[in-house]
Amino acid sequence: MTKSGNGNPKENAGYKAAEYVRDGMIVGLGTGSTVAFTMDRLAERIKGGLRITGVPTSIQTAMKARERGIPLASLDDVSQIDLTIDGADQIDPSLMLIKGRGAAQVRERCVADASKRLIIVADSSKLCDQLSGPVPVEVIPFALGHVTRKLEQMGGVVVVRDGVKKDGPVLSDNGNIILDYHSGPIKDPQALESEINNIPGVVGCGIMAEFSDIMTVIVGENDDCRILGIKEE
Ligand SMILES: O=C[C@H](O)[C@H](O)[C@H](O)COP(=O)(O)O
Repeated sequence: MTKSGNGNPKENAGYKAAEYVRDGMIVGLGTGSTVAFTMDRLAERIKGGLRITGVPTSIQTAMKARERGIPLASLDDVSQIDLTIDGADQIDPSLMLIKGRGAAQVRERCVADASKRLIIVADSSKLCDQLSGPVPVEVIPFALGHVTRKLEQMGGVVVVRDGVKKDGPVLSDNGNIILDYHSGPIKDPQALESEINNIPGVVGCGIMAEFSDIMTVIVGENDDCRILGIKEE
């Protein structure tokens, strides 16, 4: 356990992750409310002289980074990312994840895949014994009906995600539709990830089962953080 103690689990996790960032690093910037705290801390460190380049995983994150004065590059501009810090919606004991409540899972997977190391920041409500979904699935609009039928044939319930602040479906930053696939408890996350991602028309789902070998999870509690996975800084 590491003491920080401000009573906000997401803030504790987000701030702790910023300690892993070293001068000169290219840093993947994930999406969500927990990573926003990491960016707050990075912005403070940049004012103190830290030099980094951030690679954002969403338009929202790019906007937040610019507001905070974090220099940015696109994924096209970098050959490798030193460290990516991102959030998650569910984390199982093997460090398999479900991501994508913010509809950013496709870009998040690209950035994670280009990274030497991945730090996931979350509060303890995200820890679970078994992933259970819903699994966000990004689908090209042309294939909406086809993918929906395929997913239903797999036995789950498909819901087109509605916008909270707009009428109609949520569109991802890539202009695609987001489905939430309610599968129930997921016995084999890797198998389900492959099965969903192999449906023609699917751009990417939110199960991320293949990153545990480069991953550290920082779990924020009220007054401290727990570190799971790779420990060295
Ligand atoms: O698409 C969104 C991302 O996968 C987020 O990292 C994830 O939903 C966690 O977000 P938050 O930190 O706000 O709980």
